[in-house]
Formats: sequence, structure tokens, C-alpha cells
Amino acid sequence: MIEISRVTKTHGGRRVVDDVSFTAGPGRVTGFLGPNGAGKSSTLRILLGLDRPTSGTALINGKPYESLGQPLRTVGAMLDGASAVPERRGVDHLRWIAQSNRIPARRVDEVLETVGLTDAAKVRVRKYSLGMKQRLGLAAALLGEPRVLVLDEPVNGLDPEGIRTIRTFLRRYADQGNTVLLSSHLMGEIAETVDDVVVINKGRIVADGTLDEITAGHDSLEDAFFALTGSEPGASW
Ligand SMILES: Nc1ncnc2c1ncn2[C@@H]1O[C@H](COP(=O)(O)OP(=O)(O)OP(=O)(O)O)[C@@H](O)[C@H]1O
Repeated sequence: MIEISRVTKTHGGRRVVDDVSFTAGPGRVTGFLGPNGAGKSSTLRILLGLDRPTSGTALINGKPYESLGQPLRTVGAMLDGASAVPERRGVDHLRWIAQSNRIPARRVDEVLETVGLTDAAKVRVRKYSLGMKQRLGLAAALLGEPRVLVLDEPVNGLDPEGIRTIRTFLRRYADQGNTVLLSSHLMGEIAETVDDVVVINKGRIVADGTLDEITAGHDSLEDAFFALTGSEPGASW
């Protein structure tokens, strides 16, 4: 369970996150949607303890990230899929994370299998395609068998097959009772993946509900999004 409550973040006097509140619950895939610069990453960074809010609270299973005993066992995060050292082999990247978080080495093989990277495990990350880097990022997020997943733009740059793979995985993961929060500015790709939708624009939440509630009265999530954010197709993304 993720609970964001009245979070505000100010940079140089400007509110880039402005009184943001929403929850993401177990068994659901929640899409955190908004145009570029809307405040998605800033909010997720606060949730994951990488930045401090100016005010408000962001809790994972009732606790701020800093108070989680073994954070990787509670929440898996992918903020940028390509964060591994390019000269490292995929398997070594995962082993390093496992070791430094006291996660058993057997998990490395398991998550490689889960994301379909077993055959590429010994290839250096610099040779990975974007989709393979995203899979590696997901594998790292899954190492600690967390019940909560937070993914920033997980389908960005993926081809349709890569998007389908991630979508199928997240659906299954949520169906097992886990909590999934993912951000995106790609409405078309996300509509088929999410159960709940939170829309942020210029730092403020402009809509929050189930996919059906948000799209009611519109032809698609994309149309709803443009109506809610007042943006034009292609204007900012
Ligand atoms: N450290 C910082 N100092 C100043 N401004 C910042 C800082 N971090 C973020 N911002 C600004 O806050 C706003 C929100 O950025 P953020 O990255 O959260 O948006 P986003 O919705 O994730 O968009 P994107 O998809 O483009 O990353 C932007 O205008 C950005 O320039």
C-alpha cells in the first residue's frame, strides 16, 4: 500500500509538487500519469526516500522509506532502467545489489528467469538493447521479493512486444495481491495496463479514480487526459 498525503516540493520558490495526495492499493496497477515536467518523478523520488518533501508524507506499507528495515524486501523500484554500469555483466549487476542488501544469491537466477534475461546474463550491459536494460531494471527491483513495485516510465522507448511483456508481468504481479505504481506520459500504452489512474498536471492532481471513472464520457484515456490537462495532442510529449 502506498499513501501519499499532502506532499509539496518547492524548488527555488516554485511548487513542482503541490499538495499531492493519492493512494495505490494492493491487487491494483495504478497509473501515475501526466505530461513531461508535471511532477511525476519528483513525487516518486520523495516516495523512495531519494528526496525530501517540503511538507507532507509519503508512506509505503505505513512507513516512510527511511524507516523500512530492509527496503528492497518491501519495495522494488525502477527509476531509470539503464542505471547499471555499462562494463558490468547483467548477472554481476544483480549479484552486487543482492550482496549489498543481504538477499540470497539464488534470487539472481530467479529474477533473470522472470524477466527473460537468463540467456543474456553474461553479456555486458553496454551491449543490451533498451528493452533489455528495462528488463534488467525490473529484475533488480524484484530481487527482494517486494510486495510493492514503483516504476518510473517503465514502457518508455520499448517496442510493442516489450510493452506487452511488461504489461503481462505487471498484471500477474498485481493479481497476486501486490501493489504496482507506475508513471507514464504515454496514455495509449498505459490504458490497457492500469486499473486506477491518478493524473498530475503542473504539480497538482487533476483526476484520481478507476480507469472507467476517468475515461467516462471520453473516447479513450488519451482524450480524457487531454481534457484534464488542457494540453493538445503532441504539444508536450
Ligand atoms: N532539483 C530540481 N531543481 C529545480 N527544479 C527541479 C528539480 N527537480 C525537478 N525540477 C522541476 O520540477 C518539475 C517537475 O519535474 P519532474 O521530473 O518531477 O516531472 P515529470 O512529471 O517526472 O516529467 P518527466 O517525465 O519529464 O520527468 C520540472 O519543471 C522540473 O524542471
